Amino acid sequence: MSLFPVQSRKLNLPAAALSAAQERDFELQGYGFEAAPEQLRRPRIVRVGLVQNKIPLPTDTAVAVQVAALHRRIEEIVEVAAICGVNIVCFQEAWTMPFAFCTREKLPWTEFAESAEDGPTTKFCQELAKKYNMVVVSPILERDEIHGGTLWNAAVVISNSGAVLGKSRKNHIPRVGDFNESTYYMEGNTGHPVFQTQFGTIAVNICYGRHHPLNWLMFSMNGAEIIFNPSATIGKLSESLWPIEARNAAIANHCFTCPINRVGTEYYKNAFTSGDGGKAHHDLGHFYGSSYVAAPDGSRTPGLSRTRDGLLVVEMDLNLCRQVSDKWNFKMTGRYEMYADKLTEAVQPYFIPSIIKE
Ligand SMILES: NC(=O)NCCC(=O)O
Repeated sequence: MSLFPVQSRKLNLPAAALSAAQERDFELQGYGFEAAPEQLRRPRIVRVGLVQNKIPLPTDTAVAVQVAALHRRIEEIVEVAAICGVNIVCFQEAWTMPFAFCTREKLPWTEFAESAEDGPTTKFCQELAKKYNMVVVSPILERDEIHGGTLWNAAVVISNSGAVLGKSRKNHIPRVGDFNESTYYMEGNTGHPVFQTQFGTIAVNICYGRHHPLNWLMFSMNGAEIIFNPSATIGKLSESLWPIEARNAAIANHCFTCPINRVGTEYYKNAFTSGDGGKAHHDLGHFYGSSYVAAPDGSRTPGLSRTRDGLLVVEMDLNLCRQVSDKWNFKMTGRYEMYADKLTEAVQPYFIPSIIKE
């Protein structure tokens, strides 16, 4: 049986958008998911845009120059998203910088950190949001000056009015391979915020949270209809998991999920080791793109390219979330009170596992 049993339909995107994407050298794909007509609710159609991209400049270019080049690249992609009628756009994890946490060096990488509330990247995104009447989800390395200049991996959510709605910090920090992120920031303390936008309720489950079903669940418990998953991950580590985890989360939580991964290989002047006895090396590996959207009925779009910058435009009728929920009703059969009680016991230091022995 095909892995794409209920395929999304192909969207007809404007010719101007297709030619601009070609000129600007990025892939542009469009797909749509439908829901059944209802008597009491009108369809709730929303278009999301997922952006995946390489870093345009070498990692040893001056910090401000790298950030400016990324702003320019995103600006030209978002302009095309606007032509395609995108209502909510989401960028990849830590989109204003190379994914340099593999190096374990502090400078210059910590210099990429910015205020979520009024840093230059947030201001840039506010302009985009107002200009295109678009909600912008902007995952950055955050510096929180109010709390001692601490660093966080956070996604800033900006309303289509241009107002900063809030931020969602990464809850699960990887300790795997060269993903040495715990050297830079701690587990997020913002919980599972869901943002009510004009186009639907959205949440952001940043990268490694993808492997944690309870993280998806809690965003869903708070009412998320669309959960973005901005990521940075490499082929040899996670490509076998990529098509499954976010898709399964869409099914399990009766919502749409939108995993996004960067593309390309990023090189660093100073070699670093992986602490596994292997040779020192200069790159983390190949970021394989393959961004896609999964729907609550288990269908999904094809993925974007493994190597090229891209914009995935996906139209969805959010009524599908409740329709699938009414059919499968996992929120009714979930037995959450049983798990809540047992988990509360299981996390205690002197927990005794319930094993029946002869
Ligand atoms: N950025 C990040 O959390 N990457 C970890 C690797 C993965 O989750 O596949």
